[in-house]
Amino acid sequence: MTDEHGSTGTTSWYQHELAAEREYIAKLYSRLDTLREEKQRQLARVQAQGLQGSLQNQSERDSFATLYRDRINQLNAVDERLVFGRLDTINAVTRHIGRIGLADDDRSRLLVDWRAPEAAPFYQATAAYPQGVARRRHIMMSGRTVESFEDDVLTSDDEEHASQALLSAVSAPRTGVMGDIVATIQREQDEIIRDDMRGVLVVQGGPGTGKTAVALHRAAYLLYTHRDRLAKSGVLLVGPSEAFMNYIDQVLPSLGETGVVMSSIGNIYPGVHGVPEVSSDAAEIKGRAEMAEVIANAVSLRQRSIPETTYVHVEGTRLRVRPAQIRRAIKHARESGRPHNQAREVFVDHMVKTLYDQLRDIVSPKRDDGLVNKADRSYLRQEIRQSVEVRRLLNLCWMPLTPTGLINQLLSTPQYLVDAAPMLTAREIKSLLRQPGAQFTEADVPLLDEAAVALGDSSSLASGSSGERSKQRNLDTAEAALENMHYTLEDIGVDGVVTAEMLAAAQEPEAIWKSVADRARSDRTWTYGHIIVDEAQELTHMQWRMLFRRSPLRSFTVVGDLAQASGAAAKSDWPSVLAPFAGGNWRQSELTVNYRTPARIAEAAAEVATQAGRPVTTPQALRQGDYEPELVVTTPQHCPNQILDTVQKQLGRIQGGLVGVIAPIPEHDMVHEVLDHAYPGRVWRGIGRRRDRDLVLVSPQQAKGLEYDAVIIVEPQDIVSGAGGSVGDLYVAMTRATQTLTLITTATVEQLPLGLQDI
Ligand SMILES: Nc1ncnc2c1ncn2[C@@H]1O[C@H](COP(=O)(O)OP(=O)(O)OP(=O)(O)O)[C@@H](O)[C@H]1O
Repeated sequence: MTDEHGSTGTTSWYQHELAAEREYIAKLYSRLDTLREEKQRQLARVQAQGLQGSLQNQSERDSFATLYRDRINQLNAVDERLVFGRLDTINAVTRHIGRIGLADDDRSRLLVDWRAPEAAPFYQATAAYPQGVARRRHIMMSGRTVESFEDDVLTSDDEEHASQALLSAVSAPRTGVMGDIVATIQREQDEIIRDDMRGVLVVQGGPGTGKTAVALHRAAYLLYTHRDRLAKSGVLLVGPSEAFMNYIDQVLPSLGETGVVMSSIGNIYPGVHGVPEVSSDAAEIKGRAEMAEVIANAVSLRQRSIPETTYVHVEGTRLRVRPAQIRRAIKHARESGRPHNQAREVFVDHMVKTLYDQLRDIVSPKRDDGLVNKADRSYLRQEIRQSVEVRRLLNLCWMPLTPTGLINQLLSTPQYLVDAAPMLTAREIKSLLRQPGAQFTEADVPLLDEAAVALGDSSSLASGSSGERSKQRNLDTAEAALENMHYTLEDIGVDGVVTAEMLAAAQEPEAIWKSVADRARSDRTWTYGHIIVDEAQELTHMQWRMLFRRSPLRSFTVVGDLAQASGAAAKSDWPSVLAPFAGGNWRQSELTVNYRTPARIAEAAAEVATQAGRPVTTPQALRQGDYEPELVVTTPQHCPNQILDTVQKQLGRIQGGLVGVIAPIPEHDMVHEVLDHAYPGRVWRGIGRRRDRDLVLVSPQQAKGLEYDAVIIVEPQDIVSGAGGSVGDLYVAMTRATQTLTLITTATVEQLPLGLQDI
C-alpha cells in the first residue's frame, strides 16, 4: 500500500519523518562536500609539483591527477538527487540508497550504492517476495532539499503498483536529453540490469519499454560489479546514430560513470566518420555475409602475377622474371597464412632470393669459384631490393594496401568490383559503385574493418626495428590485459592459452595515464570486456561481425525491437541474427511495460504494424493518456498551415515540453521554412540539438530511439513507401510520442497505410 502520508497516515507522523529524512540527508551532503574538498586538495598538491622530477614521476603524477579529477567529476555529477530511496528491513535495519556509496571516516556506511547487492531489494522486493523488506521509501528531492517521500509497505495484501515517483518521472516534459531512471527502475528491468555478464543476453521489448535506459544502467552496474576486470578491458556501448549518442550521453556521467566507450556504429573504426548510407539498396548489399568473401577476393586480386615474361635491371645486369616464378612466390606468401601486408614480406623475400640466384649465376657462374663472398651476397641482395625496376614490379604484383585505399578502389572501379564480387548481379554492382574518394558511410565501416583484418597492420611496412620497439612497448599493457583476460576465461570456464605477446600484438598502448576508454577508442584491435548494443535490430550481418570481433569472449548485452527495424537489416527473429556469431549460446529476456507512449497511441501504432504483417511485441502501456491520436487529411496547398495549426495546438497541450515533427527528408525544406518563419530561433533541424530549441524536425530514421512530448508526422504514407522507407519506420515515428500524436497527410484515405484510416 502506498500512502501519501506514510504508513500511519497521520500528518504529524509524516512531518516528523520528513524532518528526520532532511536531517539525515543533510549529513550525506556534508559528507559529499568533505570528500570533494579532500580530492580538490589532493589534486592541487599534485598540480603544484608541476614538471619536476623524472619522466616516470611526471607520468605518475599525471595518473594521479586524472584519478582525482575523475573522482571530483563523479562527486559533482551525483550531487543532483544524491539519494532517492530507503529500505527498512524486518530486522529494523535502515539503509539509504543513492547514486554512489558513502561511508564515514570510521567506515560505517551512510549511503548504499544502488548497484550494491544490499540495494537490490529496493528494486525487487514485492509483497509476495519481500526479501526481508518491511518498508521501501521513495525520496523526492529538489536540489539538496527533501521535498517529500512516499512509502510502500510490503504487507501480504499489497499489489504491485506504479509508485507516484514512477508516474511523475514518466509524465515529466521531455528535454531532448535522456535522464537516468535510477530512482524508479522496475523489477523486470532490474533483473536484466543485474544479470550475469557472461554470454550474450538479448533484451527484446516493444517501444518505450526502457531498453535504452536498461542498457545504460546495466553498463554502470557491470562496471561497478566487475570493476577490476572491466577497468582494464573496458565496456563499449554502441548506438545507431550520432543523434542517438548525443541523446543518451548524459546518463552514465549522471550515474558517476565516465569510463564507457560510447560510439555510434558509423564511428567505430578509428579515424573514419561513417555518414548514413543514402541508398538503402547499397546498405543492404554491404551488410550481407557474402561481403566478407568480396573483401577477401578484393585482397587476393591485388596479389597477381604478370601476363608474360619481363626483365628488370640490377647493377646493369638484365634479369628475367617469368610469370610462374611470381606465381610460386605468391603461393608461398599465401601459405604463410599472414595478412596481406605481412605476407608481402614473404613474397618479397622469395622474389629477392629468386633474382639473387639468377644474378649470382651471372656474376659467378661457378658457385665455388670464390668470387661471391658473404659481404657480396648481402650487397647484391640489397641492390636487388633497392632497384627501382624490381620495386615497381613487386609492387605491381603485391602492393602494400591500406583498408581505406582498398575499399575506396573497390567501390569506385567497376571491373575490380565485378571481379571481386562474382555473386552480385549487374544491378547490385551498379548500386554499390560510387565516385572515387566519396565519404565513407556507416555501411562501409564494417567493410573497412574486414579489410583491416585481411590486410594486417600497415605499420609493419615500416622498418622492422620500429615494429620491434612498438611490440616491446605493447608488452606492459598486454600483461595487464592478460591478467584481466584470464579472470574472464576462468569465469566462463574456458581454458584459454593466451600469451602476453598475443595480446601485445592486439593492444596498442599510448601514454600510461591515458584512460582505458581513450586507448580503446583509438585502437581498432581493442577487445572489450563487454559490449552493449542498443537498437540492435538495425545491425547488418557485417556490422555484427565487426562487433563480435571486438569481444572474442562473446560477452554482450543486445537490446532491440525487431518490429522497429528499417528495411535494410529487417529480420524477424533473434536466432537468425545471432546464430552465426553466438551459435546457441545466448539467452533472451523480455521487457513488457511501455513507459513512454500512452495506451491509445501505442495501440494505433501497433495496429499499423500488425496490418502490414510485422509481428509486434505489444507492451502494456503504463499510462492511458489524455489525448486520442489524430489524423488530419488536407491538400498540398493547405498542408503548411495545417502543420502550423497543429504545432500551435500541441504546444498549448504539452506545456513546456518538446514538439517533434517527423517527416520524410523530401518534406524537410518546406516544413523547416514554415516553422522557422512562425517560430524564429526555436526550430532545430536534423541530428544534434540545442536545448533552447523546442521544435525539432527529424526524419523517421533520425528519430530512432528518441522521444518527444508531441509528435507530428507529416505525410506518413511516404514514410512507408518512399525510397528506403518501411512500415517499421512509421511504427518507430508513431511510438516516439509521450503525450500526443497527430498525422498530417495530403493522400486520400485509400492511399494511407492500412490501420491509419481508423484513427
Ligand atoms: N523505470 C523507469 N522509470 C522512469 N522512466 C522510465 C523507466 N523505464 C523507462 N523509462 C522512460 O521511458 C522512456 C522510454 O525509455 P527508453 O527510451 O529506454 O525505451 P526503449 O525501449 O529504448 O524505446 P524505443 O525502443 O522505442 O526507442 C524514457 O523516457 C525512459 O526514461
